[in-house]
Amino acid sequence: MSLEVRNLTINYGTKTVLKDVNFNIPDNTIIGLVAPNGTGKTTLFNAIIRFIPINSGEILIDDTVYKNTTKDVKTLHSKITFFPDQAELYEDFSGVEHIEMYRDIWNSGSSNIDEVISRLNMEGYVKNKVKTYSLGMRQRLCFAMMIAADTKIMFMDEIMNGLDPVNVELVSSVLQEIKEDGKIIIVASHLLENLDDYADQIYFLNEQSIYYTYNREESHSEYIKGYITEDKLKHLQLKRGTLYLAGDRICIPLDGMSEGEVFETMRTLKHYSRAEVSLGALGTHEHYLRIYKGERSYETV
Ligand SMILES: Nc1ncnc2c1ncn2[C@@H]1O[C@H](COP(=O)(O)OP(=O)(O)OP(=O)(O)O)[C@@H](O)[C@H]1O
Repeated sequence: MSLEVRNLTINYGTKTVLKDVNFNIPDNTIIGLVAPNGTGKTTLFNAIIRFIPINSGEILIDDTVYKNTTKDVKTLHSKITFFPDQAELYEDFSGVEHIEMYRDIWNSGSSNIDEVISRLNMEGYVKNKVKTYSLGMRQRLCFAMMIAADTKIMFMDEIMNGLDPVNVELVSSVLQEIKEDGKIIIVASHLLENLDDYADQIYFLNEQSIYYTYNREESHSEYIKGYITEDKLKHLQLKRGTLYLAGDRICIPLDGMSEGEVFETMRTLKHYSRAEVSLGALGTHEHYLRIYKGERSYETV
C-alpha cells in the first residue's frame, strides 16, 4: 500500500493554503504532521479524503489515481478513516455502541472489540453513556473507534488532546503496534517531543507546502542540548554548527569534540541551564524552533 499526493494545491477563495504539495508514503509508516495553528494540516486531510474541492493535483493509492467521482470517493472513504471529532459522538449511546458502529461501517468484522477496549483500558466505562465521559475518556473512545474501523490509512488530527501523560504513552504505543499491520498513519500534533516516540518521519508544513522532512532513524548527528540565556553564551566554547534557537535552546554538535571537551561543555551548560542538559540528535522540537522561530548559527568559536 502507498499513499501519494502529487502537486496538490488548495485555495479558499483567493487565499492559497496549500501549493504544490508532494509526498509518497509507503505502508508500515507513521508520519507526524507538524505546523503552527492555521497552516493547513486539517485542510490537507480534508483534501485527500475529498471533503473539500481540490484546485489542482492528484491523490493516488497504490499508484491508482482517485478522482472526484462518486465511485472513486466511495472507494477512498472505504480505505481511509479520519479521527472523529468529539462533537460527533452521540451523548445517549455507549462507547461500545460507537466502537461497534465504526467496525460495522468499515466492515471490519475481524476487529476484536473486546481486545481494543482492553488494550485502551476502557473496560471501566465503555458500557456507560457518552454523556458521562470526561474529555480524555471521549478522546480514547474516538481513538478506539478508529482502531475498530481498522482501515489501511488513518488520519489522526490532534489525537492526544485532553489525554493525561499515561494515556499519551498508551496511545503512542498502540499506534506503533497497529502500524505493523501495513498501515499508513498520519498524525497532526502539537505534542512535538511525543512525536519522536513513535513517528518514523516528520513533515513540517510551512509556506503552503511540505517545507522540511526529517527521518527519525536517520538523525545520526549528536548534540549537547540545553538552555542558556544570551548574556551567558560567552561562557561556552561555541563550535561551528552550534544552533541557538528560540527560547534560549542551544544545541552544540559533538563532532570533533574530545571526551574532555564534551564533559566540560556539559558541566558549564548545566551550571547555566534552567532545564535538563542532554545528549542526542535534534528532535522535532528543535526542528520546529529552527523552522518557525528562526535560528542563529555560530560559524566560528
Ligand atoms: N472553510 C474554510 N474557508 C476559508 N478558509 C479556511 C477554511 N478552512 C480553513 N481555512 C483557512 O485555511 C488555513 C488553514 O486551516 P487549517 O484548519 O487547515 O489549519 P491547521 O493547520 O489544521 O490548524 P490547527 O492547528 O489550528 O488545527 C487557515 O488560515 C484557515 O483560516
